[in-house]
Amino acid sequence: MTAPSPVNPGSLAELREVSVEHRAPGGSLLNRDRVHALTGADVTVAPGETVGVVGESGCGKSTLVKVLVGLQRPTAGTVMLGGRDIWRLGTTERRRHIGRTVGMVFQDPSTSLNRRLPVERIIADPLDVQRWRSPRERQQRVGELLHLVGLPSSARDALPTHLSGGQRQRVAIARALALEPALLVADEPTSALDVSVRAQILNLLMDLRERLGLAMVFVSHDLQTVRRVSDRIVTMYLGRVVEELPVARIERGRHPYTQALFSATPGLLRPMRPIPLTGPVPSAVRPPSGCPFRTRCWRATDTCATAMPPYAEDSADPAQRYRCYHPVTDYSDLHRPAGSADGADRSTEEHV
Ligand SMILES: Nc1ncnc2c1ncn2[C@@H]1O[C@H](COP(=O)(O)OP(=O)(O)OP(=O)(O)O)[C@@H](O)[C@H]1O
Repeated sequence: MTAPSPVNPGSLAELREVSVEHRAPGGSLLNRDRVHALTGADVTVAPGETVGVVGESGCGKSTLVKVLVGLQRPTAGTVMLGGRDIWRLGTTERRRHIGRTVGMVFQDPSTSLNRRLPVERIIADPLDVQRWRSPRERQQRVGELLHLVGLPSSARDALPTHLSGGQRQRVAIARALALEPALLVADEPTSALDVSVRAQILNLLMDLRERLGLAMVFVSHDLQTVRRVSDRIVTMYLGRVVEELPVARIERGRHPYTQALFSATPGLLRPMRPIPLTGPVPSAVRPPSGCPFRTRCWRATDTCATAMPPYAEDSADPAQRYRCYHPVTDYSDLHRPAGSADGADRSTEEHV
């Protein structure tokens, strides 16, 4: 029943037992409080697959992706990219290897792009830093990338401030793809954009994924979008990965938190009572012992306080793994009959 920490020689990216702790805000050398931003995370990304990362605000999604792209050094654990343990490489080689393996698109292109540089310089930056081929070939590559993301070649000389939000995000995507990485990590890539252009940027990402055979890690609060784009979904709660499941298993989340999260999105699952969660989200400085979700879980028992549950593989599909002593297996109580009003008017209760 218990699945060991994954070891996948063919994976493109892999976190093994990765933790990130920060000094707590307002903390000092004497105050040793730590924020447990990420704890014991095991995540793998196979070539060509899209992994969606979901969970409520502050659960560690951004920390996880920063670790994946080498922007955050973990406090513990191993980060494998393209088969290499990146924190065992020297600084120069690590930067070179990361740059050629993974590209990152941030949430807000207004802040992620240097507003004083013209588009050409922004896109060429990773090529220049890595001394990719000749200066002439780099120039040509910028032209190819502009075309790839649907920008006119006249955009070369524009400053980011002269572009719309959608155009800026296209520039950010071009920069992320400059060195032809096999993996693109996108942290809420559309949420800072006007609603009218979100679909265009999402479609562009999906199109590029198909054309370039990219693997993707996609972080979003928008579960409908995550469902649409992902092959697999990773659910996080208070710094822990609590479940990962193929998107085809979305109706059969085993972890109670997965169920609560999914049930809070109208139309994501077939008709279902939203599962009300009581109590506040615990502090990431002092997470509960055992399963971090136990203080808000309707299925928790004393066992849940003893230790973090080990991974369990689902008997119906071993690609679904969860960390729960009392997984959901009977859905009859959760799903209300289609057309029934039961549960439809519970909007005043606290939901995820
Ligand atoms: N540099 C830091 N110093 C202290 N605490 C931090 C730091 N960075 C993140 N945290 C804390 O770590 C936890 C995880 O943060 P993270 O940004 O990864 O969450 P998130 O799921 O991406 O949130 P959101 O959806 O709001 O972006 C939070 O409690 C956050 O306050």
